[in-house]
Amino acid sequence: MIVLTSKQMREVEKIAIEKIGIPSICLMENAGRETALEVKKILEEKNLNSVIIISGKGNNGGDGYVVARNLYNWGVDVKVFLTTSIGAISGDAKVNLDAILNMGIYVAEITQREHLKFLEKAIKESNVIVDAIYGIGLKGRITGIVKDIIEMINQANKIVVSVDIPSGLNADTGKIEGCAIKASKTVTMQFVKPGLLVYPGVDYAGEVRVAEIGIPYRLAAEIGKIYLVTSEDVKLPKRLGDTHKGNYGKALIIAGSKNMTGAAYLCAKGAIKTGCGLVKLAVPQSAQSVIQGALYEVITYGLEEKNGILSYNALSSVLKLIDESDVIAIGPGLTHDKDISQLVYDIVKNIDKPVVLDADALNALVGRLEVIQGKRIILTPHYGEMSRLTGLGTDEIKNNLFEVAKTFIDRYKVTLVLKGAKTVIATKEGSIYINSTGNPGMATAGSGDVLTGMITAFLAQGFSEEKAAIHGVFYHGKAGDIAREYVGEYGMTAMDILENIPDALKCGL
Ligand SMILES: NC(=O)C1=CN([C@@H]2O[C@H](COP(=O)(O)OP(=O)(O)OC[C@H]3O[C@@H](n4cnc5c(N)ncnc54)[C@H](OP(=O)(O)O)[C@@H]3O)[C@@H](O)[C@H]2O)[C@@H](O)CC1
Ligand SMILES: Nc1ncnc2c1ncn2[C@@H]1O[C@H](COP(=O)(O)OP(=O)(O)O)[C@@H](O)[C@H]1O
Ligand SMILES: [K+]
Repeated sequence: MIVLTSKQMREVEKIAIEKIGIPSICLMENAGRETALEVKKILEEKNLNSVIIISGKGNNGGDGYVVARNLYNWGVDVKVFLTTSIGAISGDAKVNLDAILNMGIYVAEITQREHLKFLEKAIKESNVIVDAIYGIGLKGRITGIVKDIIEMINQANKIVVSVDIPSGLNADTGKIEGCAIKASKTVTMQFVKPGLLVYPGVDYAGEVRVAEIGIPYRLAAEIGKIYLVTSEDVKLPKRLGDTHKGNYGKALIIAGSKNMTGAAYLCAKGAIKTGCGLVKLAVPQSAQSVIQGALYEVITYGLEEKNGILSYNALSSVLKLIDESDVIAIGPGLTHDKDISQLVYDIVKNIDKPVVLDADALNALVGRLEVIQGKRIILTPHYGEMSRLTGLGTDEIKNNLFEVAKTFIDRYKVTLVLKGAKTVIATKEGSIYINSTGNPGMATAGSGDVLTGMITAFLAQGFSEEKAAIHGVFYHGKAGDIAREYVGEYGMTAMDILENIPDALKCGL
């Protein structure tokens, strides 16, 4: 599903209005009416009848007047409050404000602190609040009386429907600009905005509904570079009858150390359960027997080691195994030391096959990342690993996911899976994909190792790096969502995610 930033939204609106000739007031009418219909649905479901609409100075406020007019016509008890003076409103918003004034709908200004008590009383008496204060036109942070209004609404514990975007939420980053409305539902216009899809925006938006307001889809397809990954985007091909394991790829996983054999297990098992034809697992010699005893479907190799950790001497064995494989994953549980660092660096330098780099393979390349440039590589860092790779703080990464991901791939021309509560995938071509599956139960040790195995399996089955990353992340989250139905979020382990991979994949057929 295409996602548009506020700037791109303005561009498509401009083309729709100026080039195509769709009157802007029609778009506002559609936006307001679609929101009014959502509010009506809530009122009918709960047998309620009283709504207040808080409108700001711009077109978001204009949508609010249309909501008021429609609800009033349907017999709802409606009151409108402006966060600005009536005289400050212009354009389409003014046309719609005049209409509700002419209809005799209650309109009051809340522009001074002493007005707040009227609003407080109205909020108490209302059932639903419509937030039409700011939409995609918000600039900077919210201060002054609007901040008081937003805090009053948030404390009221009412059903809140936000028009386009919760006021105060940055439509592009999902950051809170000073304060923001905590909506129960957001009716967003025509295209979903990125800020509604990542944290903390997700927590403020509530349920998101995309409303058709009459802007042609093709306009967005021409400029959009951000996508929400939904089940429609990750349909799996049916396996052909006349095939054998050789058709589904040979993956080599280089993982594990004496204290982290589990990481190697989870990764290899994740790959085999995602349909990889043959999985080979290279671990330090002393870890081989314990791994082999637990993984019947996987061929294991015990390589040169020092104290239970792969040593640099393993390089020639690894390169030979790589020659005999289609795709490679390196990293889970390797641990971090000088030998590992040089081993990983030399492997990556010599490789020309698709590779997934995770965990300690990422740590190994800190400070000399140039070696990945332009290779068929997928990196899967969480924010901590990304921080080590880029030198940025984890908060800086979390608050600017898209920008950080885009800057990284512009520089290194690889595929990036930036893991988090909302995982973001950035592709070589500069597109960003936001995942829609997964839950906090997956915040558990080993969960990322399973993901690496899954992405590797899709690569082995011939998916491009971009598609392998998108499918891997989506079905990993889906397996976690199915696991939640059985074990809940507290008790979920990486093994629970593994066990539900088959059911997750069945959803894609
Ligand atoms: N265009 C279209 O065709 C359609 C648009 N639609 C709707 O319009 C919305 C966009 O409307 P918009 O561009 O008027 O911006 P909006 O979000 O109402 O806010 C801007 C106003 O707020 C003010 N302001 C901003 N930041 C501030 C701050 N920190 N603190 C204080 N004030 C601040 C700013 O004032 P200024 O600083 O410019 O004086 C300006 O007046 C969009 O989200 C959708 O709902 C739909 O109807 C479909 C058709
Ligand atoms: N709150 C959450 N919601 C959804 N997914 C999550 C959440 N927390 C973690 N995850 C997912 O779990 C995985 C954790 O990976 P990682 O941190 O590498 O774990 P490990 O190194 O222990 O294997 C990632 O795929 C991440 O997206
Ligand atoms: K709003």
